Amino acid sequence: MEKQMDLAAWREGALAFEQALNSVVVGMPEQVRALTIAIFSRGHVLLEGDVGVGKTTLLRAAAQLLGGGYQRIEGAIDLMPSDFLYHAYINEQGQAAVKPGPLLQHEEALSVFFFNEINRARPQAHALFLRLMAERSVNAFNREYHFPHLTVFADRNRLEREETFEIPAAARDRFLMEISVKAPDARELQRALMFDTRFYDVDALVGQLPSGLTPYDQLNALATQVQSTVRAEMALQEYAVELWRVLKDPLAAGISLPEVDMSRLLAGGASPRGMAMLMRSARTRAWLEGRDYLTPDDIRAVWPYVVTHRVFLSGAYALQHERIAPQLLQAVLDKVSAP
Ligand SMILES: Nc1ncnc2c1ncn2[C@@H]1O[C@H](COP(=O)(O)OP(=O)(O)OP(=O)(O)O)[C@@H](O)[C@H]1O
Repeated sequence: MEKQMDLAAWREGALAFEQALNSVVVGMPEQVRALTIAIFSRGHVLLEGDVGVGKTTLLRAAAQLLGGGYQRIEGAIDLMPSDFLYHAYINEQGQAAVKPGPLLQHEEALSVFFFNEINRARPQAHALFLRLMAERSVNAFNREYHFPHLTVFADRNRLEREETFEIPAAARDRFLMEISVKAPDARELQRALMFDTRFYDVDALVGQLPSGLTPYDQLNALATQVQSTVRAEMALQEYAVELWRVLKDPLAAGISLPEVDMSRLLAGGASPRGMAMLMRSARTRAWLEGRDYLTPDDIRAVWPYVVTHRVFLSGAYALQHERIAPQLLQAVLDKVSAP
């Protein structure tokens, strides 16, 4: 039988993890909450936002707290799938040699792989990545490498999105969440970011966090137990299914959005995988809130983070995804009455 974990003690640990993140990134408690839910749901995370708003800091802080092997790779137009797996070089004897690349250096101890600026890489590089996210394994040097504890973090900056590659739909669908990060509006926080020298040096900022506060190699067992413990009553299940149905066909549900032809809006709705991920995240949120049953609020809280990047808009609407998708998602929540 699987070892039973003490869910109440682990909840305290998860809240300490969240608090530690909030101690190094300022002004983004909601994003930190979402990231915490994603990590304790064992999901991969895509961060999106302007440049220099703390995305890398947040992800590196999470990696530090998880412990285990950490690697990162920079998205670049000439990045090849093989760059993840090995480096070819000329050794001291002048002969060609290869060394394990970023993915293979830690083997099973790899806990966080960070794909910086994922949208600068070509789709070829995404293919390997897709398998890595879906199966947590890759083939190299005639064998299979497994990364059972791996969480993939990726970020893409918003400013250059037009000049770079869109992440293929299949790859996006494998991220549990897409989290948007913005610079804080509050004057005090802006002042802190400008004048508090703590925020000038990311290495020092992140280095002060306790490494391995949340042991990465126990998250699989924990998440399995959280998922099987949090109950969903029938009325709640019906509510969740109704959200999905309305999202798939908002026109039939009577939803209209300004300046949008609803009959031509959607190229694809949320996938079953996406909806399963929604419930996974909602259960983790319920556990963090100290409950062993789901409420509509759990679903509503994770809804934008889990669903926005899974809604595919057609034609010209695709270019306005950033404006229209959140409106659509909110309209769906407004339409379906909670039990
Ligand atoms: N909200 C924030 N909290 C803490 N530090 C921040 C915040 N926003 C910016 N910083 C500081 O600004 C600098 C840049 O942050 P970071 O590298 O994390 O940004 P980024 O969003 O990843 O940028 P890019 O997209 O250019 O990689 C760091 O020194 C970081 O500490």
